[in-house]
Amino acid sequence: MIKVEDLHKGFDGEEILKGIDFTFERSKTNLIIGQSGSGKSVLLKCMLGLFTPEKGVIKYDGKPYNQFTEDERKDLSKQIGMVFQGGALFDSMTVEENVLFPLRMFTKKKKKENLERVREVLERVNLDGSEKKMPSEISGGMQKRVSIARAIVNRPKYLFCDEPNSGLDPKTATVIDNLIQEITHEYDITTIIITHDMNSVLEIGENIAFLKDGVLAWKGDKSQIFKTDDETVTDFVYSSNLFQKVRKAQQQGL
Ligand SMILES: Nc1ncnc2c1ncn2[C@@H]1O[C@H](COP(=O)(O)OP(=O)(O)OP(=O)(O)O)[C@@H](O)[C@H]1O
Repeated sequence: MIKVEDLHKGFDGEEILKGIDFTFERSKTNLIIGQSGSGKSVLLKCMLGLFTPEKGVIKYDGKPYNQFTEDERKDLSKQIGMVFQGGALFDSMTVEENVLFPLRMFTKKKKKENLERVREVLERVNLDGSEKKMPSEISGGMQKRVSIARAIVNRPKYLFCDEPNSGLDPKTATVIDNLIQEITHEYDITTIIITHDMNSVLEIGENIAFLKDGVLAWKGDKSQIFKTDDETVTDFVYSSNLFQKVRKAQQQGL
């Protein structure tokens, strides 16, 4: 669980995050949504320890980050898995080498043991048989799977995903969403996902933080977000034509 309390972060005198309070729950897919520029990435980077907030506290399983020792901060970074927007695979490495990379960086285990773990996670994301392929030889959806396998290979407690669906067709995007959700439950991970995709909200929105202009404007889950009359939320949720039509049809009882 990651708890953010009264978090403030700004740049050059301009306040970007204006006192965020939110609990990212364990074993849940926690989504951060909101328009461009609302502060989603800044919030994520504060949680990753990349930005230092001016005010407020971030607690990892109850312990405030500002009380962590240098060694505890290093340990925390080992407990974090990251799925980047474009997948961010190393082009010149095979699938296997990509997934092996964090193990070689962070563990002192023997290569044979590490390779066994790589095989295990590749199997979990249904990529067995693709070990020796290069990223350029596999589809976008498969690349995202590699990226997920690499993020979980060190058994992280926290998984951060920055728009894991970008660039995928809707069907593949849903498969990737479901995979992230299954892994979150299976391994009891606190998963935090930035997304612009309302399908993802519908599919895996177990705990949602909606940011507007650096403020937590709404929180809830997928069953609540499509029922709320809060105009700030509906303006955002129904900003796409498709969702406007669904809303109209619902209101007309179609
Ligand atoms: N390192 C930085 N220095 C100065 N300003 C920054 C920095 N990082 C972000 N900002 C500003 O903070 C604001 C929020 O940016 P942020 O990237 O968090 O938005 P976002 O909600 O993630 O948007 P998007 O959906 O487009 O990625 C923007 O005005 C941005 O210019």
